[in-house]
Amino acid sequence: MAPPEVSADVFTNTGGKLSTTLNPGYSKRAYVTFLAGTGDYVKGVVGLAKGLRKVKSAYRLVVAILPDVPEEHREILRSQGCIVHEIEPIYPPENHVQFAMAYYVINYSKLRIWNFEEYSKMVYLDADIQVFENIDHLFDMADGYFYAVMDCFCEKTWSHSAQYSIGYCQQCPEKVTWPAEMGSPPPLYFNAGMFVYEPSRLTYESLLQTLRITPPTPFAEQDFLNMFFQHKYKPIPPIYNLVLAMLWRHRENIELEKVKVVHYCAAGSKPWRYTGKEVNMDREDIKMLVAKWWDVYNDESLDFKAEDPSPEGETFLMPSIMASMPEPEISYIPAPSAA
Ligand SMILES: O=c1ccn([C@@H]2O[C@H](COP(=O)(O)OP(=O)(O)O[C@H]3O[C@H](CO)[C@H](O)[C@H](O)[C@H]3O)[C@@H](O)[C@H]2O)c(=O)[nH]1
Ligand SMILES: O[C@H]1[C@H](O)[C@@H](O)[C@H](O)[C@@H](O)[C@H]1O
Ligand SMILES: [Mn+2]
Repeated sequence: MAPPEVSADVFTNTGGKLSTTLNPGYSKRAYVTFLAGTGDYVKGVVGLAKGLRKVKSAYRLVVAILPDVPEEHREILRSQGCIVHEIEPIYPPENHVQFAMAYYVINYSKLRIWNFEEYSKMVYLDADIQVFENIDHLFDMADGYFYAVMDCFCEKTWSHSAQYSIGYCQQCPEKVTWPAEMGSPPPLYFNAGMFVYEPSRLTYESLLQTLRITPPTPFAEQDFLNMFFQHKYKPIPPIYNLVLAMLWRHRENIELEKVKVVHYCAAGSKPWRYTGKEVNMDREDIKMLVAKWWDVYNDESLDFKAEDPSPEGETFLMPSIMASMPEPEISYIPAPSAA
């Protein structure tokens, strides 16, 4: 059985026109990413900005940055046409949880992007993501849901979990079935490196308030968002966020030539740190995807030029250019209520 996916009917045909008519001036759209620290993730953001330009996205890239991002890096981002937006850090309540990666603690700060109310809809992308095909049509999906791609539980980062301990993964729920004595199977779980959401002050306040009474867990804000949006979550196909481990864990679920968005999240796969030495990193598909990232990053013709027509005009009132093009072919089965 293929993993549950949302059906194509979530791609409404209004192209944003409906909400525009009802709500003039409030249909501004943008991509958003997150940047913290003085390290090399800034390269990821530059790569992403260039990637979005290459696929002719109609929308700008906002970068939510923590105060510790040096001015020099902010300048690089502005010179690449990004909108730099400083946010205050958010800390989880005190707790002694061991995060899957120690630095995940800073990712709670991502919750600030719900406060970006000048935008009606945004697509969040991690800095270690690259967009190889235009995905502007994601903005046209029906409002009121949280869209993201289902994660995989098979990598060692999941070793703290009940899923991992019994070898259960929602990507192939029939291989190791969830034992009845463990209760009902866990709800569908998304990877929080890419999602489509609607900024809203109400939601933002509720997120912060809920966080205050929610103990941190190994996947930090990813676990938290999964809990918070459990009933609003709609899975979208893995082509919108290829978590690299899918290539060696669930190859049968992936049509690599159709993948639009690649998430370099597997250990050792960040292109700007890639050595090829870590486990699975010498695979041909990984080498090819890392090389593709570098092609975009090194392509000077993709650098932002001030004289370029800014896509910003498009972010107001206009449906994406994709709205007038044929719908992408998506033939996935509707998600059942549980895995
Ligand atoms: O030093 C850092 C570390 C992280 N980041 C930002 O934080 C994002 C998340 O970090 P990773 O991409 O390294 O994390 P993973 O992809 O392994 O983690 C996944 O789980 C995390 C749990 O906190 C988050 O939910 C994240 O979005 C999700 O993709 C980065 O892309 C980047 O945007 C920085 O800016 N600087
Ligand atoms: O978000 C995390 C992270 O991206 C890890 O690298 C990956 O192994 C996980 O499955 C995931 O949940
Ligand atoms: Mn990531």
